[in-house]
Amino acid sequence: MTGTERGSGGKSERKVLRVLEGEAIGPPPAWMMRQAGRYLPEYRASRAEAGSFLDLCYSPDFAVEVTLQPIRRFGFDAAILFSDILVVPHALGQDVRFVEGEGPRLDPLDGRDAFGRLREAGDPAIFSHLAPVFETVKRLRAELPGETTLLGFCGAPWTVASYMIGGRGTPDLAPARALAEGDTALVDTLIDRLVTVQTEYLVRQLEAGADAVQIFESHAGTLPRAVPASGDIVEPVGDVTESALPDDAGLDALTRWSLRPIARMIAGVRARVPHAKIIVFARGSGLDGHGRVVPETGADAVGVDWAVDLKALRRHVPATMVTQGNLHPDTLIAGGDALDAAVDAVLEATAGLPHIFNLGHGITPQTPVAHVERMLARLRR
Ligand SMILES: Cc1c2[nH]c(c1CCC(=O)O)Cc1[nH]c(c(CCC(=O)O)c1C)Cc1[nH]c(c(CCC(=O)O)c1C)Cc1[nH]c(c(C)c1CCC(=O)O)C2
Repeated sequence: MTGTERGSGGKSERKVLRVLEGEAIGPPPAWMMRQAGRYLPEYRASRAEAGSFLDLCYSPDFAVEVTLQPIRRFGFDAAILFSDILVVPHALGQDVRFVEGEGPRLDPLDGRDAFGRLREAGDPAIFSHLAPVFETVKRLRAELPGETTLLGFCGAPWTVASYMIGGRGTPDLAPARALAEGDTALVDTLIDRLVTVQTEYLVRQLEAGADAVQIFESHAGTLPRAVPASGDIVEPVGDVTESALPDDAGLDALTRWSLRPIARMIAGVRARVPHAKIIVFARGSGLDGHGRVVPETGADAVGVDWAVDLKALRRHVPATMVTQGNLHPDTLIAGGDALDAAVDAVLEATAGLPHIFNLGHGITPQTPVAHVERMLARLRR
């Protein structure tokens, strides 16, 4: 924390950061996942000018510009670094392409030979490749309004590994799950490498000026989990910082492949940046899975997906737990009274509790800009 971030009372002017420290603020501060994106005409213009999506990510001039676009237009309380979770596999030496209208494509990591061609965790080339990202973070912190929280991010090891193994985001992640069952040791090694590299990646984003970071476990929903019969939130399983082997075989897949690796990253980041604020978004992990994220990973907040009943989750978890989310992106497309009602429902579920307003997944390209304005007007009314 530098002196300029705190007022004389020691309290940050950055509301998202304050909520991450446990304060309930009404109305809650807001940002949107994928807030810099194709629904904005100015983003489409920058994207066309930059050439490819990856050129946009690796050019600090463009990346700073598109990160600032939604802040200028809507005054969101947080800006999220413009980049992608797949720049890490790219830095590890895997070929990554973004195919227009189809999403990301990687050369599938289909066995030990392909794995052997990846860069080792200690290879300095990884972080020279990622240097433009840190430059973008540094410039952003200098250019953003003082009250705007700057968020860095990365993908969770399982989500990134699943793209690396399958080469694309298949709906059920069959390739990743088959490899995890067939050559478990190889997947452990890949996850370990991602834990090491991405811990360093988050530390460097924080050192470059990010106020907090979010870990995206967008594919948590493909991992079977033990659901307690009572429907209660289960207690944490043992010491979450211990390494993945050998007795992990008895753990449910969500714990083994997702929550434990995330816990190791968080412990690793905090060993270097003790007060680092960390949000974990574990999409598709259900009411019980969402309830396990904070106790089992040590995160400061859980990002809630749109499929979870926020009111039920808030009743299940301690009042001190920080939540973020979870307006359905389709409601934002619909607009009108349905949108107002959905905003009110989030406010009602989280009144008096530490919460950050967000969507339950990324905003989609077809969303009218006017609906984002309406959402914020309702929220800030
Ligand atoms: C799974 C995942 C990816 N990337 C990301 C995730 C996790 C979040 C989630 O579940 O959505 C994370 C991400 N991707 C992007 C950001 C930037 C910051 C933000 O505004 O949120 C962040 C945080 C930009 C992006 N990443 C991508 C775009 C669209 C690319 C374009 O401009 O053509 C943006 C703005 C491309 C991308 N990148 C990825 C996919 C599946 C796609 C295709 C989907 C699409 O086209 O909308 C991988």
